[in-house]
Formats: sequence, C-alpha cells, structure tokens
Amino acid sequence: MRLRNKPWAKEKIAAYPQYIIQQPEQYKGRWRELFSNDHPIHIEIGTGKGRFITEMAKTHPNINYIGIELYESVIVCALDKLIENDLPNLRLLNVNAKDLTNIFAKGEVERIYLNFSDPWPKKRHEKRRLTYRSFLELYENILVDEGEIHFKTDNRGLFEYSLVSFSQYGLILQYVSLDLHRSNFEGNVMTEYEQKFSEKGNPIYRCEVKYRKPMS
Ligand SMILES: C[S@@+](CC[C@H](N)C(=O)[O-])C[C@H]1O[C@@H](n2cnc3c(N)ncnc32)[C@H](O)[C@@H]1O
Repeated sequence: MRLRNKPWAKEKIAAYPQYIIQQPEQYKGRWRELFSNDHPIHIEIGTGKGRFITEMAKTHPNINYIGIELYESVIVCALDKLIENDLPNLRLLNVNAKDLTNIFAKGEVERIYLNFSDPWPKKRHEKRRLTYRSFLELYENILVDEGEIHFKTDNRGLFEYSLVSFSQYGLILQYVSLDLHRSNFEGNVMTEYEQKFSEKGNPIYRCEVKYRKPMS
C-alpha cells in the first residue's frame, strides 16, 4: 500500500487540535499538565488506525495514552475513533518516532507499545526497524527508570531480530509468547493488523521487556 499524505487529511487534523496535538514539542516535560492529572503515560508508536489505543483508553481510564503515527492519511482513522468516543485520557501525535526526545522529557513515559511494527526485512533498512538499537536508545531517554516495552507482531523474522536487539541492549525479558491467542495471557486488545493476520492463521508473537535500573 502506498501512503501519501493527503491535503484532506491535513485539513481534518488541523480541525481537531484538541485531539491531535499540534507542535507537541511545547509539551515536553508538561504532558501531565495537558491531561490535568498525574496518571502514568503509555504511548503506542505506529498506532495506525487506532483501534488498540482507543480500546486501551476506554478500558483503563487511569492511564493516559498517546498514539503516535507518521502518516496523516492513517492517523485520521484514529482521530475518527477519538472524536466518536471523546476520551479525556487519549491524545494523538502525527510525528515520526525519531523525534520522540524533542517531545518527551526523560521519565515522562512509563510504557511503550509497539504493535505490528513495519518489519523492513532488507538488511539495508535495518535502522528503520522500531526495535533497532538507536530506537531503543531514544526510548530509554523518555522512559522512567525500569520503563517497559510491550511488543507484538505476526512477523517471525522481526520478532527474532527484536529479541536479539533487546538482549544486546541489555533489556530484561519479562514475558514472551510464541502464540498469544492460544496462551493464557489475559486482557489482550487486538489491533487492526492483528485481526487481519490472525484471521489468516498466523500466530501472534508477544513479549514484554524492561530497561535495567541505572547503577546509582
Ligand atoms: C504495520 S502498521 C501497524 C498499525 C497498527 N499498530 C496495527 O497493529 O494495526 C505500522 C504503522 O507504524 C507507522 N510507523 C512506522 N514507522 C513509524 C515512525 N518512525 N514513527 C511513527 N509511526 C511509524 C506506519 O505508518 C504504520 O501505520
């Protein structure tokens, strides 16, 4: 699928600045003020059409959620869901994950969700994978100490690569499933891609990792 940013999507995003935050850099270090509470902040990178983050926000009102998506033409679908549900604990950002450290201060985020991230199977595109070490470093610079990444995918190659990348970075593996839908994991919220690929019979891989406590 070829995704170009479309003028109509840009216009729609501009019409709802209360839901898709414009110039998010201005909130660096102040996201709790935006939500008017001290609840933990969980972000999803590559939120796509927003089903996961919207359902999570509905189910967990005491967590603040931020969905991050690069493409305007995709994030407008997440925006539609947010307009319909008007959730005070969910906001969206139309930005590239590469800019995370311009947007969040160290310790502002408690958990990062990576759901069905683009696999970029060619070795020459390795640096674009959201589990590549430079991204793990960016995440460390916005997460709390011992912050977590929860990752799921149907792509076995990306999953294997990511486990090695997490391990080489020194992250601690807390949970792993090689077939999430046939495991005893409770509370799974399906994403759009998850539904599509599990209906084709693909197993869903899932893991939770956390950063090590810094040496004092
Ligand atoms: C394969 S889709 C999965 C969407 C959704 N998470 C799901 O499971 O249905 C991956 C999404 O990540 C977004 N994405 C990829 N790289 C990104 C980046 N660097 N920053 C923000 N979003 C990114 C893509 O635009 C795409 O919408």
